[in-house]
Amino acid sequence: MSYTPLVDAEGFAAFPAPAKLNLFLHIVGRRADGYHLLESIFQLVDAHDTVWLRVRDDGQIVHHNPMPNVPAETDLTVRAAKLLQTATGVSYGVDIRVDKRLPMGGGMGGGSSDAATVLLALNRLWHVNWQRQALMDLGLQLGADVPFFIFGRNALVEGIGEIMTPIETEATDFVVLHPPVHVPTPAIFGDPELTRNTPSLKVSLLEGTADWRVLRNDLESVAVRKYPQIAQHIQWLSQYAPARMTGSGSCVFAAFVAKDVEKNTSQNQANAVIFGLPKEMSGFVTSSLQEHQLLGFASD
Ligand SMILES: C[C@@](CO)(OP(=O)(O)O)[C@H](O)COP(=O)(O)OP(=O)(O)OC[C@H]1O[C@@H](n2ccc(N)nc2=O)[C@H](O)[C@@H]1O
Ligand SMILES: Nc1ncnc2c1ncn2[C@@H]1O[C@H](COP(=O)(O)OP(=O)(O)O)[C@@H](O)[C@H]1O
Repeated sequence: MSYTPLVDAEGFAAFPAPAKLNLFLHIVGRRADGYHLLESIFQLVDAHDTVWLRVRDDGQIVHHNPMPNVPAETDLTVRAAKLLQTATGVSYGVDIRVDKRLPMGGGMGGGSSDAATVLLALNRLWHVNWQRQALMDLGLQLGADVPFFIFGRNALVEGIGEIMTPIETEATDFVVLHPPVHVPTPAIFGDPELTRNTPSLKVSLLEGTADWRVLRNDLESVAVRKYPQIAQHIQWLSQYAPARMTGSGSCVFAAFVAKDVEKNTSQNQANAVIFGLPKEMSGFVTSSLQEHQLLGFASD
């Protein structure tokens, strides 16, 4: 199914940038350059930023509403557009606006998804027509999570985020809580107590004999030790369903799988948890997506 953008009165077209959750995340090794090898199910969810784009003929790339703490030239949307412009030599430019809703630095991949959405949308709008793998290779230069969003399907992800196998996941409603702490990813990966040798479960996950719901996020034990607020949020959410961290944090989530109950009931369960949230905590409900809305913007 192809996505048709809404266009506003100023000629900006709207493109969704969905978030992801790491249903589990194991560290299975380390590369010679120090980067860690992951094994993780990346699940797309319907919580999203909206990236607004308007093609320019003069080659300029202009961000119209940069975030206070992220200068325009370092914003991943601008960097993505520049990277594609340089790699393809197109003479077009683009005006960019972002409606930011996803928690920043929350382990939900918001910045990476914004960048992937720019690459996918400009692949169309600039008539670049690159194949998906070429866009994924380019996206990896911007961050380890970018290729996943260009891949556009729920996936078992390996390497540092560049090796993907599509995987079926069940319709699920998630409660996500956002502890008010900023977790520096390098400090978590660099912690001496991080477990770096979890055995690979790839085969059993693909065969469907291992259930992600009983697995863990290896980064979580390090993060909760450094940031007690993450532990408090996990503890509160665990009253209702098993709760765990996504990515390198700080967001934590619990899953209500629709097949376990009626779909409406899983949504109602998730809503009931959010309505009971203590006032010092913030969070939201989001549902699993089958695929990225812009999947058709690159060919396979
Ligand atoms: C763990 C994940 C899962 O999605 O977390 P989130 O970013 O979503 O929280 C990502 O792979 C995170 O990738 P990314 O967000 O690109 O990490 P960066 O900020 O670039 O990495 C910061 C630092 O963390 C370490 N790092 C990062 C990724 C990795 N696979 N191994 C590492 O050792 C490196 O020291 C790197 O310099
Ligand atoms: N468009 C963008 N949206 C969010 N963050 C961005 C963006 N561009 C650059 N960044 C930077 O990337 C960092 C990580 O962003 P984000 O993707 O939201 O977190 P995570 O990788 O934990 O999921 C932010 O703290 C910010 O400094």
